[in-house]
Amino acid sequence: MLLLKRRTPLMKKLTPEQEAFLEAEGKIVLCACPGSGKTFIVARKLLKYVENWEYAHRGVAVLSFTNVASQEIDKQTKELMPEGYRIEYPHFIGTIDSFIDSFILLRFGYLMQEGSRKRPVILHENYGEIRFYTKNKECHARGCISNPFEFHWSSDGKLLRNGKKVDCSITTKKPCVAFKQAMIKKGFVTQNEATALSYRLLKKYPQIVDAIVRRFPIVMIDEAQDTSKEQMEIIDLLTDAGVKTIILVGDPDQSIYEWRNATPEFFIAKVKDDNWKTMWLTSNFRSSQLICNATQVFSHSLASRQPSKAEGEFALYQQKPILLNYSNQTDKSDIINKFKELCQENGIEWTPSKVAVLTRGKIHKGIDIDGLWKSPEVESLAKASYEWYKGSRRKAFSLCEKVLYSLTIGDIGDIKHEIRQVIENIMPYENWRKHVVKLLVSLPDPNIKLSDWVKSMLSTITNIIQSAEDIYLIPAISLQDKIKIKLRDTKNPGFQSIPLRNYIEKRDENDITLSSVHGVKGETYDAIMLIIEGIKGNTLTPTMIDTAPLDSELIRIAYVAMTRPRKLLVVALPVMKNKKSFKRLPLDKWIYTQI
Ligand SMILES: Nc1ncnc2c1ncn2[C@@H]1O[C@H](COP(=O)(O)OP(=O)(O)OP(=O)(O)O)[C@@H](O)[C@H]1O
Repeated sequence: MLLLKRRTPLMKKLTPEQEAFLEAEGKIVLCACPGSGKTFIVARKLLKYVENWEYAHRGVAVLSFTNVASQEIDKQTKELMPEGYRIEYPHFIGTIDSFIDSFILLRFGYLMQEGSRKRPVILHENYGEIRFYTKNKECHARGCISNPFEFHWSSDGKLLRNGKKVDCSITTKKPCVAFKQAMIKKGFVTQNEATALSYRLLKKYPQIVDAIVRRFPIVMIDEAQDTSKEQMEIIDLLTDAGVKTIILVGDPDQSIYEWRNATPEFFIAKVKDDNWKTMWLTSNFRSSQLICNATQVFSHSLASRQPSKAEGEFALYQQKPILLNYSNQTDKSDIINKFKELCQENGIEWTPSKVAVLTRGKIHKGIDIDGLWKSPEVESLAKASYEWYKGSRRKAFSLCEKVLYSLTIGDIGDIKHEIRQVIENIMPYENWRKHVVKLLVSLPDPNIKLSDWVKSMLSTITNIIQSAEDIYLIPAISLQDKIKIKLRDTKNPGFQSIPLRNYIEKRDENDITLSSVHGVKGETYDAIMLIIEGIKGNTLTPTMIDTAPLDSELIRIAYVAMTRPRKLLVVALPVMKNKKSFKRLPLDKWIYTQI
């Protein structure tokens, strides 16, 4: 018997709901409110299985939607175990995409190709490896040939472009269909169709489903509110094939990734399905009871239930949430200064880890330029500049490496996995590395205006490639065409004068955290201010806050923001002539104030 008992002092006392979940087996949906410790309880359940595990080659799979989320599960399980232990084979902790890629597509994808037993290559980004040649005018006019990465197969075998039917007037033998069929025959698949193709493999070869169910009799899926249709179809196949226990853990009120095809409807369907057992976690270990009481009205799933019960360190904290009305002359910095005062009154430190100011969209304005980057290379270099000066130097290195590769080597292939291998066939990796580092250290400063950055980038990369003796620009490539951005934008004529940094930065942590709501999903702060910026449009506005349906994504975005703080929640709203009070922000739960 392993582990847990040796660490008893670190153990938290479980709530009865958490205890019940630890014992539950079968088809389970766990609806967990914000701050209820979803990751913690998934980690606990995993350890409970591992402690008593008897099979050498069968395991538990714990899947999440993002790398960050699965790393968090890994981290929390490690914390519960004695030093040096970690969860390894036969178990699997990873993203749902990597699970599908590793156990279905990469292993059995050769069955889609005619007569070949080659493992498919999954392309993650298009650096020009996929080229779609066609003489058809309509394909050019519709921009299809310049965006071949947008085409993907659906689970019912249709070809889609960005999730929608390809509805051009070429009726027979669509060139895009022929092109994608040829890609499959050659074994090239893009990540956005990997799930659909895997589903089709499972449908055609039920033996694969049986093998997976045997290999992983227990499957737990965290953040399951973000499951796409195709992912749920795969989960259903595993369930029907008799997986012993399958657990979906999520909060349908926190599904905010519709643009990535994630909608909570598939999770909610399971909550309503009598064949599944629904369980709840309703204790909130993050926020005060006053915050839980005020935010319950924004939760669709808690609508007919009690507010979640605050049980954490700040459960009894006595600051009511604040509605801060600001007039349209008020500068954003004044709103933030007012928030600073409120934080001071509450003794909250004004630091990036304690305080966050959130907006619905990007943190910088005027940067929504359609088709800004004319090539993936220039976009990657822009990101690399930002990462090099402000973020992760490792990310910057990897971005520069991909760009240099695509400009000087550029073979079709899965860059992400094979880059080093290909380079070593051409030159010692050390020599290659020197070129990448030279590019890195000469990246232009992201604080300069966009047009200057592009000019400087073009001359930098031209110099680097020209002065190198062992790498050459691929003859068909023109650097002027690659290091290029849009020239005009009627809606934002001055867009080229905005600093490059503003186009890349999703989050600023200079003083406090400034971020979009998406950027703080899963995080906790002492104080949060959500700024509602407009009064019109299909975005978060004072009217929307009060009237948008609870199951709309806008309300879910507001809910995610409002459930981040431990102690102080402020919602800043622009003053509206005809709207003085809000039914979802009632006076008994909110303090109204103005600047
Ligand atoms: N029984 C318990 N006793 C004390 N603390 C607990 C208990 N269960 C969970 N926690 C703690 O509560 C906190 C919950 O925060 P966490 O961010 O993990 O919640 P979450 O469910 O992922 O929230 P959200 O979905 O809102 O991001 C964690 O620090 C976790 O360790």
